[in-house]
Amino acid sequence: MSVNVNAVAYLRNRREVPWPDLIDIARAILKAGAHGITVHPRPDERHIRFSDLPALSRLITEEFPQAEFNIEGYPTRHFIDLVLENKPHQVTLVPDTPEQSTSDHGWDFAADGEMLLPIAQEFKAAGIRVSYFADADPADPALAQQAGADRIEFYTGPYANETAPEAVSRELAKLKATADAARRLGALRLNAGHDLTVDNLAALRRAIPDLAEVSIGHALTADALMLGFPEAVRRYLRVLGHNA
Ligand SMILES: CC(=O)[C@@H](O)[C@H](O)COP(=O)(O)O
Ligand SMILES: NCC(=O)COP(=O)(O)O
Repeated sequence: MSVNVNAVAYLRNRREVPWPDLIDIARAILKAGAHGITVHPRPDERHIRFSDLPALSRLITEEFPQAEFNIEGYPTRHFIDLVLENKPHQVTLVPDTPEQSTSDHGWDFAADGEMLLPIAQEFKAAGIRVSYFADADPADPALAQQAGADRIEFYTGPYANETAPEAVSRELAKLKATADAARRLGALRLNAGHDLTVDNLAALRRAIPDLAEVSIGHALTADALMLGFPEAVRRYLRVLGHNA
């Protein structure tokens, strides 16, 4: 599990003060057993600032060498250069426009695959794994792989935001069918994220037991306001079957 610390940066940025300290919180998250840290810097720096990236990268390299650093975002030239400078283990490319309030869809690989392929090649040449944000569509894994994907990250918002049992089952079935299509390709691995909570995570894990990674930010941060980050992290880890 990779914890997204965007919401912590959002709280910090309310004032011109350096707290909550992003690095102290990321350290507490990793000490509690999370497997990595995710950030999604947006062009207006409304939460993660570009200047946060070197310190996060250093924290992981120097204090948590087993942990993963994952940077998400739309691949403008500026974003690509930021990622190359900060050398995360994984980059997750997301088709968000600059003014979008949050991510709400995966790539249209048929339309964007040609544009994405050389970008993926540039990251891979630098030793950075490439994941693409993807909708639940069984046609997508093959197209993503042609566009250079090592992984896809399922956009789980449509699943997470349903409450009626039939609608939840329908969205899970779409994710499962897409995971089945990805598995048939062999090398492509599966991540998932967006609006995952301690309540909706278990059914997702049962539907796709071989998920390589989930990235969770908003709900885990909300839980941490009540519980503190270490206990919130451990709760999510336990749902994922880890001893925490
Ligand atoms: C790709 C994805 O689902 C997350 O990165 C999410 O978009 C976080 O971004 P915000 O924290 O800006 O909502
Ligand atoms: N990739 C998804 C992510 O990093 C966190 O999304 P959310 O839990 O903040 O919705």
